[in-house]
Amino acid sequence: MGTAVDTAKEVNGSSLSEKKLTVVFVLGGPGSGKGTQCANIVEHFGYTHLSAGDLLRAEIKSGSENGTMIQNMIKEGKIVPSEVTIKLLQRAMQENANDKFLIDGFPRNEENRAAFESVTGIVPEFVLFFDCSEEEMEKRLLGRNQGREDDNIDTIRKRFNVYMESSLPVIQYYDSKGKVRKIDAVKPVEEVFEAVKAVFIPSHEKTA
Ligand SMILES: Nc1ncnc2c1ncn2[C@@H]1O[C@H](COP(=O)(O)OP(=O)(O)O)[C@@H](O)[C@H]1O
Ligand SMILES: Nc1ccn([C@@H]2O[C@H](COP(=O)(O)OP(=O)(O)O)[C@@H](O)[C@H]2O)c(=O)n1
Repeated sequence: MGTAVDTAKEVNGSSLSEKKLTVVFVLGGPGSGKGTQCANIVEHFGYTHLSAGDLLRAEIKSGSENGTMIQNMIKEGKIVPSEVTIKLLQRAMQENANDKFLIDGFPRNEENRAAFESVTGIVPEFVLFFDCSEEEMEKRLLGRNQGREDDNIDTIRKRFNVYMESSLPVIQYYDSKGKVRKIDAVKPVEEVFEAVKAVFIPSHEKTA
């Protein structure tokens, strides 16, 4: 029996490494508008959107053995161990014939980042970073109305702390590699998408 990493590599070896995948990480604080803009990017640029949070929430609903652990972590605003999240991302990429993926809300800490790179061998094309004030993010999360257990003020504060302490350093890491494309995300949805388009159009034309 191999280790979890070996297993993940075998899974990767079976199909993910056969095609050259383009992966863009979509990062930013909770409520910065990642999901909203990913829907626009899918429509205009033919990417498949994979939200780490959505995959984790689907795993809870499916009654998986990890469900209770994931649910507790989300309620506390904590980051689920990368082993769990990476498996869900790998499976979703394998099940989809597309070769261009937006991975939204991942990597959220150094552990997520390093494990994804070593397990899948995938390096992101670039990192789309939605830069938004905490005041605006809080307002949006409290008005989101999707019935999410973590969109309450107590959990929101915890998520902001985790974002500052664990997620921002990942963005800084990619920035030091020249990979970050920063977007002013405080503006209205349409204006934010204009800025997003300016990032995607050149790389889209290159691959077209
Ligand atoms: N640019 C924007 N201006 C105002 N509200 C927005 C904007 N972008 C998204 N929203 C709203 O804010 C909430 C959070 O957006 P969402 O895309 O779910 O964020 P994230 O995926 O980063 O958590 C949603 O209710 C969404 O409709
Ligand atoms: N890579 C990730 C992404 C999300 N999550 C969990 O899922 C929660 C919701 O993440 P999300 O990306 O759906 O939502 P936002 O916090 O960005 O609004 C996070 O607060 C974490 O508890 C995680 O553990 N690991």
